[in-house]
Amino acid sequence: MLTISVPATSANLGPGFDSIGLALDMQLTLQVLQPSDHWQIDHPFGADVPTDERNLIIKTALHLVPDLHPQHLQMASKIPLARGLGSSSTAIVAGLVLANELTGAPRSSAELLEVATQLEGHPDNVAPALLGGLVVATYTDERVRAVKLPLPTLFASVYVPNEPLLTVASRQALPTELTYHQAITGSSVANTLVAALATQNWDVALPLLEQDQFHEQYRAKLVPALQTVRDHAHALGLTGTYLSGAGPTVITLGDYGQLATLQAQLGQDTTLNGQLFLLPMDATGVKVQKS
Ligand SMILES: Nc1ncnc2c1ncn2[C@@H]1O[C@H](COP(=O)(O)OP(=O)(O)OP(=O)(O)O)[C@@H](O)[C@H]1O
Ligand SMILES: N[C@@H](CCO)C(=O)O
Repeated sequence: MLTISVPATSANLGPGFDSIGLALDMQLTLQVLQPSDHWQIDHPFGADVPTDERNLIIKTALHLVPDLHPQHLQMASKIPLARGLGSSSTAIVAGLVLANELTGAPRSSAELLEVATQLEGHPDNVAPALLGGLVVATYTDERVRAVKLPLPTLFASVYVPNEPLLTVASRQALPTELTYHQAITGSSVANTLVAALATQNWDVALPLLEQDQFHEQYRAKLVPALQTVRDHAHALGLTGTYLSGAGPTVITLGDYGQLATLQAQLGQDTTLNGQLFLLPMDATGVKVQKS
């Protein structure tokens, strides 16, 4: 039996809008049960997520290999939909790897990353979903350039609000232009953040996660929990809180013990009625198992 597992991802990390992402140890698992005369995917997401060729995983597999033989699939996933933990990217990566494996794996990981990025529009979720760990990537001239940085020795405190926020709705809150001054500040913060992440200089990196100029201030009105979680973290002397992907999930990076203390505080705040997870990073990205 073929089993594919893909990690959740957290994009942007504040200033790295559309270009930085990390993989978290929360998985989507796809099992190929058997060939069939029609496509079918069993999953736990309810009636809003299709179970036939309209399902994003199957649609993506057929995009890569249009004459792929139909299969009966089973998906299990702890990754909540439309919450800023890269659910659509996990589905895209699962679909591409499914099609690739069922046809003898002729495409490299780099080729799959190109297609995944074309489909998603930006590489910040699909790159860590494929490669694991912390990845910085850019998509220009229809080419992806991705660099995997050393795995951070940090954990993620993940607060997932109950209400979904679709990426397309969250992108509508963004401005069409920035001033030259804002662009330069945003770029200098992002460049320094990447240098600090590459050298694991957390004293520099963690405060810079909160210095984004490109998206958070415009999305903050859609996600009141961002400021609430940040205030709790600051009260404990912790920086490193940012909006994960397009939101509404809010992540704080840091030391396990400090984040456990933070989560105890968040759990007592009656305005925060979502879910809390304290997760390690996923180092490897998509995994394929054959048994
Ligand atoms: N496992 C899945 N199977 C099928 N469709 C999925 C799956 N996961 C996500 N989707 C589709 O993707 C949509 C969510 O995509 P969206 O980009 O809005 O959010 P996200 O990927 O969870 O967040 P972000 O990109 O901010 O991290 C879902 O509403 C659903 O249509
Ligand atoms: N960089 C993307 C991630 C979500 O797809 C955004 O923030 O809109």
